[in-house]
Amino acid sequence: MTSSGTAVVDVHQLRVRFGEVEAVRGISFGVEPGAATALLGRNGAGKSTTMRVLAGVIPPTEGEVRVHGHDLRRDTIAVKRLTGYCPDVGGLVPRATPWEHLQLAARLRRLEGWEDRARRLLERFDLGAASHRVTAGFSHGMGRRMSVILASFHEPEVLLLDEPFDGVDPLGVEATMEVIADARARGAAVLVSTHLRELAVDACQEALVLRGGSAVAQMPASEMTGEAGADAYRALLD
Ligand SMILES: Nc1ncnc2c1ncn2[C@@H]1O[C@H](COP(=O)(O)OP(=O)(O)OP(=O)(O)O)[C@@H](O)[C@H]1O
Repeated sequence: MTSSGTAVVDVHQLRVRFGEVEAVRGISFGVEPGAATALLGRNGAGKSTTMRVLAGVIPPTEGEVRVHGHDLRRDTIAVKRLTGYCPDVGGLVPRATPWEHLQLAARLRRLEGWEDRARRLLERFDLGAASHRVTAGFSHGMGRRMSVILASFHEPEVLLLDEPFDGVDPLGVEATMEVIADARARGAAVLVSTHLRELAVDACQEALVLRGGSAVAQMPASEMTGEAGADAYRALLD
């Protein structure tokens, strides 16, 4: 998982400071085409901050981030074009419907013939009947599902899903797993931040465990399965 030169996402010695707080303390990793990496760790470990940097929402304080060879600092717009991001909170316009969100995304990204794909995604995530309801009235899980749809709608080269399973029912989990599998099948790089170790293992083949802003382990996700995996994970967090 360390960068090999072929990685779609290539992070080298990333540091992020918010005043006195050092949220990310020099982490390095790469995600190859068709690969999915789980970002794991306790509250405050630095997962969302890492995701926000990759999404171009906040700048790195130090270090280098490359996406398909583009330097994130210099080519933020190019990187954003290649990326789909489901933030851990927010991201939806309360007074807009799912269909209006997708319409706007299609316009901004200049997508042609997007309507069938939009309908299929809404059905897959069981939001077909809610396509024309404003998102202000959505449950937490419905909002999460809509955010995953928006992140994956334009079939990005890099799919960033921050807590996509949080409060989502089994059907939504299954649909999200399909979106991750589809992205991998077309050669995208996927990063999934989650507290849910078992789902991380199902979704990803690599895991990066963060603690206090540092990477404490990088390993095949399969090493985190079952009771032995749970024990190994707990040991990394203690
Ligand atoms: N905008 C900010 N200003 C100040 N401190 C911040 C800011 N964003 C994050 N932090 C701090 O950075 C650290 C890492 O936060 P981050 O949200 O990245 O963790 P996380 O692993 O995603 O946690 P969680 O699992 O709770 O979502 C925390 O100490 C947090 O308080």
